[in-house]
Amino acid sequence: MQKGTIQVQTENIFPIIKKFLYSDHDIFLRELISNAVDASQKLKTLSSIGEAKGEVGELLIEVKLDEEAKTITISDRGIGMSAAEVEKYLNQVAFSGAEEFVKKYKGQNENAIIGKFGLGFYSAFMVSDKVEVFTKSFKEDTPAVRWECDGSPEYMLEETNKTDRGTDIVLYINEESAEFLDPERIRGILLRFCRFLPVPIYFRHKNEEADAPPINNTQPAWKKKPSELSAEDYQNFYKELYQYNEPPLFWIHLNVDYPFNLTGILYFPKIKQSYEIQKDKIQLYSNQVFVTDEVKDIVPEFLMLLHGVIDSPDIPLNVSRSYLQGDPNVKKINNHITKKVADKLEELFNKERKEFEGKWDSLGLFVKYGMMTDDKFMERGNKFHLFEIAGYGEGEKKFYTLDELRMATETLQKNKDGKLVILYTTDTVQQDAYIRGAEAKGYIVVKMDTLIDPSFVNQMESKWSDVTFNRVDADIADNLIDKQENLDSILSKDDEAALKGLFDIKMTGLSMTVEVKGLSTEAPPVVATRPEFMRRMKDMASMSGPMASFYANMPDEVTLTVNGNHPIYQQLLKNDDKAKQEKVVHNLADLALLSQGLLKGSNLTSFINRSVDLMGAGEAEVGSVK
Ligand SMILES: Nc1ncnc2c1ncn2[C@@H]1O[C@H](COP(=O)(O)OP(=O)(O)OP(=O)(O)O)[C@@H](O)[C@H]1O
Repeated sequence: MQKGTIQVQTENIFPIIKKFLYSDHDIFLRELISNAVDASQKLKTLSSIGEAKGEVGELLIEVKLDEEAKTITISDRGIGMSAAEVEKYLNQVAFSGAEEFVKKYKGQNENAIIGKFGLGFYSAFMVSDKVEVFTKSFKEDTPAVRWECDGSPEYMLEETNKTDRGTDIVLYINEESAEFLDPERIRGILLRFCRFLPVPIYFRHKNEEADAPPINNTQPAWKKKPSELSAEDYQNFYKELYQYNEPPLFWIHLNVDYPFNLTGILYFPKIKQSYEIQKDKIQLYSNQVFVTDEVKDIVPEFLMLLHGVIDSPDIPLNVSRSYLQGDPNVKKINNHITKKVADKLEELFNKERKEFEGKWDSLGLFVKYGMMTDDKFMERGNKFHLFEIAGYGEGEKKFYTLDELRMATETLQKNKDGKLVILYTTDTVQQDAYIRGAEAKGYIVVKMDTLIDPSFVNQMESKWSDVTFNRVDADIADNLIDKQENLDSILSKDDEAALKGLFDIKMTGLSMTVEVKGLSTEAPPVVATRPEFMRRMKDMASMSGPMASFYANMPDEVTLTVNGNHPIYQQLLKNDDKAKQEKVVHNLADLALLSQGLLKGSNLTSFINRSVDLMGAGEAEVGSVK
């Protein structure tokens, strides 16, 4: 047997790092500025514990763009490096001085250090033909050095005459990366990645004012304590993030230090149009460095609709999707955020219910989506999810939680299996007659009229084991709650059969079933209903899915319930004029279909003609009558 160590040739690995380390070339600036921030923070730490003597002075970072020389220079006034340190940190790829520092100074604000891998510096070679480093250590009597490398494993190191403490990194931008010599491009990258870094960053360019302010806000709201911030501060920060005029509904300030580090502010936006919601996203930061706004794996999916900032040094800077999915911290962060959001919603609901209800139009979407996609959240959401009751005007709205609805409907809305039947309307105008019919029986009808509701109804039916949903027009009011009571009509068996025969009507695009029942004399003579199951299938077909076209092409199923107790039939059945009987019955059926919005095209034309005919019967022939 033979054992050995695989030899890695640096000549081979270097180009690979250059090419594949980061797919997004913009990040070279983020990496180098992060190093400059680290160098500044380290100096602060060392000075605070007396290891760095002398004045710290103003710690600032400058990014200079020189289009003529085709260079970008990043300068800091941080700890700098000695020749030995340059050897150690820059010449040994993947030897991270940041990590070493954190280990050595554990407990001394080590979370402020961004670097972790010892690779970031090399991203400079993605955009440069040559990189020069001029650096002078904070340690007295340590000569300044100049390091130069053209991206091959060979480098040059010599003493130089830099007098002030800190590091200048000069990038000689290569031809393929000429885009980075455009000041607007650089400004854009700085604003994207460095807007909230803790050390002031100045962009220097010949067109810039010499006294232009730094491009960053070094003390973003999420880094402050909630007790230091007023509502206005939170709202102003929201504007700073997204340039909105519309204030958010409310916000949650996140602040965790165990078992992982996480700070941030999540805002609940006001949602006007559901298609608008993905426009602005939650931004992910690591120690105030922008990482990404693709937070899919860190934030629970339903909370992607929120806005704001999450900052965690436990999320590595060079995140890749596959990395994140496997990261145990990410899962914990995810659970924590879900819990915090649920806590906040529950608190608002308990303490300020009226206000909570006032915001339900926007909040409902988050809550419902959350309950559908996250079982833990559903358990919490059950307490504050609200049903809006139909039948109230615009000004006065009424809301019930599931428990309240259960109590209010306890006696009337239980079916034969003891399940709560939630009656809902998707369109209070179109289904008005049915809502009134249900209300007349003492039932409560809830509104389910948003985009997400059809799926919510389906999902909750399987999650809430003792609840079923019935759309208010799914059956006649008497049958909406299936109590298995038999309703007999006062008609004789013969009359019932005759009536059923008259209602045996064929109509295009509709598949009709007729039944005769004995409803109250006030109920309409015919009620058209659409069985819940088939209607849901058709509704879903209008969205998508493999069975979509199958269901979409099915005729609309309608049940016509003929109220045998309605006085009109006793009159009608006595009439000998068979043709007139048929026309009246057809019209009654059409009226019922009309109230369901199912009378269309040629069916509607026939109805109009027949109505005119019936009105003028015996006097004049109008139009063609079927
Ligand atoms: N501007 C600077 N001033 C002082 N030291 C620096 C500077 N830039 C880099 N260094 C040193 O070089 C080391 C390597 O930097 P590099 O960016 O490659 O890795 P890192 O910052 O440690 O980790 P990451 O890969 O996560 O960025 C740093 O840890 C630091 O010790």
